[in-house]
Amino acid sequence: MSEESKRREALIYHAKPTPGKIKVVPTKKYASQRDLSLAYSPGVAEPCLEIEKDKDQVYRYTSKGNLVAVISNGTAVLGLGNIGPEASKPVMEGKGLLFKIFADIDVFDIEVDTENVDEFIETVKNIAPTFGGINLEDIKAPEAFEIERRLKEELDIPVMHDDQHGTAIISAAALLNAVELAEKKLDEVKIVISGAGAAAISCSRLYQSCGAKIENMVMLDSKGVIRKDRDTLTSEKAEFATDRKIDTLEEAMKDADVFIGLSMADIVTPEMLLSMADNPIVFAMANPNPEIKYDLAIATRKDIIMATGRSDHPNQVNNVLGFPFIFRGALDVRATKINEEMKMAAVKSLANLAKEPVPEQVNIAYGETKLTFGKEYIIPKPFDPRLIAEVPPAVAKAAIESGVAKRTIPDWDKYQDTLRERLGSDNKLVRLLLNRAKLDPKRVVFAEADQLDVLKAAQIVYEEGVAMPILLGRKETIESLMKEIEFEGDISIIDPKTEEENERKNKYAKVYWEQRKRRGVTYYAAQRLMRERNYFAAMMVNEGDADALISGYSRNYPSVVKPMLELIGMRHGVSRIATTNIMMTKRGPLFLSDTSINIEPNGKVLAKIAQMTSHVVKMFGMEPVIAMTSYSNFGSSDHINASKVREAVAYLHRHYPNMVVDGELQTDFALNDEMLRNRFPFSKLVGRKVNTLIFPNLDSANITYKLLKELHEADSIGPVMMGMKKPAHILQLGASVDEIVNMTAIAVIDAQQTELRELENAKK
Ligand SMILES: NC(=O)C1=CN([C@@H]2O[C@H](COP(=O)(O)OP(=O)(O)OC[C@H]3O[C@@H](n4cnc5c(N)ncnc54)[C@H](OP(=O)(O)O)[C@@H]3O)[C@@H](O)[C@H]2O)C=CC1
Ligand SMILES: CC(=O)C(=O)O
Ligand SMILES: [Mg+2]
Repeated sequence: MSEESKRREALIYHAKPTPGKIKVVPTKKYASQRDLSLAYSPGVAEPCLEIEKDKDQVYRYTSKGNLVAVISNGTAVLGLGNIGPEASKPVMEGKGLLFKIFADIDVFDIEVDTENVDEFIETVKNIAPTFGGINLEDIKAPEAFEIERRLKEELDIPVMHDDQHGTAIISAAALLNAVELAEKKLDEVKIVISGAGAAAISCSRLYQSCGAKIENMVMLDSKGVIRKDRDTLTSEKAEFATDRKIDTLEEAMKDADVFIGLSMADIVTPEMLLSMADNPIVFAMANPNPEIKYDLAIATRKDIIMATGRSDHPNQVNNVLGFPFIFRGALDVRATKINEEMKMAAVKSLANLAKEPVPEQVNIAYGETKLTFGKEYIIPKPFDPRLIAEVPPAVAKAAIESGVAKRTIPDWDKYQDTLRERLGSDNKLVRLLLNRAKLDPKRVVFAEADQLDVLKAAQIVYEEGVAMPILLGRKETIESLMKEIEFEGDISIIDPKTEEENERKNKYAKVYWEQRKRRGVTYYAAQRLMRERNYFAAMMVNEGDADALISGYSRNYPSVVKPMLELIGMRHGVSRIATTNIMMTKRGPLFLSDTSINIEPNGKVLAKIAQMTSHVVKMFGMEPVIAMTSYSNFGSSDHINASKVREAVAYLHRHYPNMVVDGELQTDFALNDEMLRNRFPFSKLVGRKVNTLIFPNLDSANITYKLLKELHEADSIGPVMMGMKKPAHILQLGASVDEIVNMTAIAVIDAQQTELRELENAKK
């Protein structure tokens, strides 16, 4: 993707569909007059009075305890400099988003229009009662130091300037591990620090707490090396001033073991890297562009241990790994500050986690085959689900032990469980899906590539390395749309209606005719049929010219499913096809079957649908917990509609005793464990979180999924076709670009599995 396309993509992402990245959502009921009389006047007066009597009750009756202010004045925004409070807002909203998705902390981002230290402090102090914690962000040095110091002294909630301490914690953890890998000692390494601002000063101080020696450090600011004989140094810079008679970065880098960049893009040259000691450690952390580009650094020295602040290379040393989890731990024990002990606990926890075996889920999420502690993995990845369970408890424990916690944690195991529960799983699932596809991308034919949304999706999967698209449709239209959306690459475009494709069409027609010549199909009819894009696409998959097919964006389901069934057909040993839809609900992903094919399945077919869905759930890396739904609960009705579900459950219990499935059950009992436990304690589903609902017929399944989609604002993936011999997937009419991308990932994973199945069959 060109730089210009990336720029536009970022702008559209922020502008549409709703400007910005954050909104406020009520957490209480507000449906009735009664609800409103509780939420607001008169009911609201009661908690007000309780809090008036005892201020601490504010944590009990309001959202304060889980609400952090991300506050900036826009004077040092990333490495972009002093761009002002309004221009800093996208970054602050971004931090809010990260707080939420990684640690379930709510954020108000606040941009303050002043560069005056007293005014800024006054503003923060005045609004502090609203918040459980204050995250100062992107405020330039030296003002940042005084602002943080005074706010810490004057407020009784945790205050952290993230660019200082967040960065220090993460980079210290990474540095400890990098030094170990370079087989050096922290108290001996020579460290060059480019930058003498908020981040650099604080990092250098923490490295000292970890064992690095100040006499081994050389620090530079925009004017060059900070020497003791330089005029007018701030007290923070003076702390790091060197006796060495050098002035430039070039001189400082000679024989250095470590380079820490918290300054500006592209100030380090390959020559400087070459002058460093063996196994040099280079953390080029300026954002968005590092002090030296990752690829250039790696190409310059093979023995380098390299990290940047960016997510698109190995070793992302960025404070995103810290602030969500540090504040989570601090808020949960109501710490009054974030002190040295808590920071050090976070450093150790992060450094140690990088040495633990990496869960498969993380490998998949990052499209890696096997991440292991080493030069390209010195620090955990932000999407590592273990972070939420490891770092906050370490921070909370340190807060309790160092006497700054107002609450304790009575049961640490239980605390870890609640932390894990906090992680939303909807986006994780999509990420998992895309990354699993990326591990082995396949050729996917898009039967309606002359539709703009389909083409945009094809562009995304191509650029992200999820699939190799083959575009079917009117060549001219496709080419002109591709130009419009700047879709470039070595992509094959096929128009089945043109003479150019006659040879292939004739080949496909012959295969089709051979299969059906005794069933009334003439060769001429077969030839005509191959002009039709869905037949042509299905034939491509059948003949191995593509690995999977996607269609259905512009046509109704039955007209697309027919050629697929006719040409590709069902998998060996399967007597039915069915579909499942994955709804990304607030309680996690929910698989609903059969949403598109079997109108009135009997008990046996229902059991098959449950089995097929169970395989798909596993394909997503989850353990299926299946409720067979009905209007009846465990025999409360004898109607055939209920008894056929019972029959399916009995069959599954008899033949697949390890399958976690039960019913027949009403959906509220299926989804509410407490209700289920109270009324039906014998159910196999008690104590499990149901993630799959099998419906008694097509009406109920289809209506439910469409209803959920419309009312719930839940994303839907699917319908995923189950039981086909080769991967063919049908979109919903007018599916969105995201839905088509997700579906393509499913098609690719399906193709990966089909390949494995075929290999195994061949062995037999
Ligand atoms: N990866 C991460 O997690 C993080 C990265 N950062 C990055 O660190 C950088 C600094 O941020 P922050 O400390 O908040 O900002 P500050 O404004 O507080 O500090 C910037 C520092 O960079 C120095 N500087 C500017 N140009 C040069 C140069 N050519 N050579 C050496 N030093 C130079 C400035 O010098 P002077 O004092 O003379 O003005 C100043 O000391 C940014 O690029 C930011 O993106 C920050 C926080 C986290
Ligand atoms: C990551 C960050 O906080 C910064 O670059 O400023
Ligand atoms: Mg920052």
